[in-house]
Amino acid sequence: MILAKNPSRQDWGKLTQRPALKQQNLNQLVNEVFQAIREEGDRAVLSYTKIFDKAEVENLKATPEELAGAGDKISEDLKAAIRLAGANIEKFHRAQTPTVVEVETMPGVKCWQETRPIERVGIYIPGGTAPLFSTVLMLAIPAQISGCKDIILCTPPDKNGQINPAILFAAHYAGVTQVFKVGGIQAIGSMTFGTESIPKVHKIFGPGNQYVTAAKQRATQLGVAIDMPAGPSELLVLGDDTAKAEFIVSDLLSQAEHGTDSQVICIVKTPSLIPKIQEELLNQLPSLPRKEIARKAIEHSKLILMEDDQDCLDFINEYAPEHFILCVENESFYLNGLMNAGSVFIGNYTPESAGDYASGTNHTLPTNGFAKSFSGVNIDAFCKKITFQKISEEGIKRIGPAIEFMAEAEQLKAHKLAVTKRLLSL
Ligand SMILES: NC(=O)c1ccc[n+]([C@@H]2O[C@H](COP(=O)([O-])OP(=O)(O)OC[C@H]3O[C@@H](n4cnc5c(N)ncnc54)[C@H](O)[C@@H]3O)[C@@H](O)[C@H]2O)c1
Ligand SMILES: N[C@H](CO)Cc1c[nH]c[nH+]1
Ligand SMILES: [Zn+2]
Repeated sequence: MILAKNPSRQDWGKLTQRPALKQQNLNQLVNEVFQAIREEGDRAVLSYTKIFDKAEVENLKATPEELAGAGDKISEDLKAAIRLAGANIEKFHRAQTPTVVEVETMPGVKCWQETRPIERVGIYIPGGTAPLFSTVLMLAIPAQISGCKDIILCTPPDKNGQINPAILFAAHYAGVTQVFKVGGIQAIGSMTFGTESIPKVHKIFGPGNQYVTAAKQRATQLGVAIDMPAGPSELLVLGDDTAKAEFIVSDLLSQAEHGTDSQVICIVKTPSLIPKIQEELLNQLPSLPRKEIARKAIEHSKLILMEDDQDCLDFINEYAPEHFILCVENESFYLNGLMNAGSVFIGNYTPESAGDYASGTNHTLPTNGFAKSFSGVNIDAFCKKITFQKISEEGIKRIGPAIEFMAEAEQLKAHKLAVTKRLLSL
């Protein structure tokens, strides 16, 4: 990890930078794949799947038998764990169900707002280096609760052209309507344009690597909404001498193992934690199956000594981490001042993995500083709000003159007349 001791504010820019592929090259590739899919549909999808996933896929769509039979291929313990996580995710998201807002803004002028589900949603499930079946729960359960009619799932096939059975089981369990064996840019392109096999959707959800994230951002320019840019995982931990180095390092590694472009930042408030963290990293990293990935991510990650509370808080808000672990005595100072973060984990016994899998909160979260302007996935993301108004005769008499004056002042005569005619009729 890159070590920085009480860095000056001028140096924060470098410390808050994320590792990223060159955006121009990424965008060029996305445009090329998108154009091929728009022109050639499934043929292009299958061809890019061969190039990027090294997989020959016969039928892009998983059959009902594949979905129903997936449960036989995974252990009962895993199925029970998925159901436990699913129940918690359902509880937390169902509690977010929006209520009808109804206000009589003045006598005879009734306004209200109702919620409707987005009818057809696409959910992307990462599967490049690890089959993230937990993401199926995070996206399909809130989609179901919101009442989305079609839930289309895309995930990369393995080298044999198959989808991991835990992803299929979770999809079946969470009520996904159709599953497709396609990943990366080609998955996002397919859901953006629609192909012979894969339906076009109204909104695309889900995390992914930098290719997926760049493709989602392009989709927004082509008329398809997205949840947010949810790219390579990141974590910021803040610890004082009440924090345990062993736990902190296990959390840092949990996000570092996602990908070489993951980034973790550890801010310590006391110098004595620095050697403990460094030692723990040496202890814990070598035994991880994904140590090579985690090591690369750790190389560009940062260990920062910052002793002043206000500096720490300002740095955290500037970085806007996807995940923030807070392990300090004066936790309320940070909780009250926190402005930008995807999801927060408080105290020594709240590992970040809890939110990744089973506490109930959503793990699809904004990265790369987008926590400054985006929320993580929640029920609202699957819904639209429609506003209604009904004005009585009494109401139009009261509100009408104000509308006439405003329309006149904007030099929009037809707007004014729409009111005047009604007032004259009364
Ligand atoms: N922010 C969040 O909420 C969140 C949640 C979970 C996971 N993640 C992140 O999702 C990512 C998952 O990444 P992944 O790679 O394992 O799976 P992925 O499914 O996102 O990407 C795999 C696909 O990328 C494409 N691809 C790979 N190399 C390519 C290349 N050179 N050119 C073109 N396309 C290429 C392939 O089509 C492949 O199917 C990780 O970065 C992880 O940190 C983020
Ligand atoms: N930490 C990821 C979000 O950045 C989510 C995840 C899924 N599985 C394990 N982790
Ligand atoms: Zn994770």
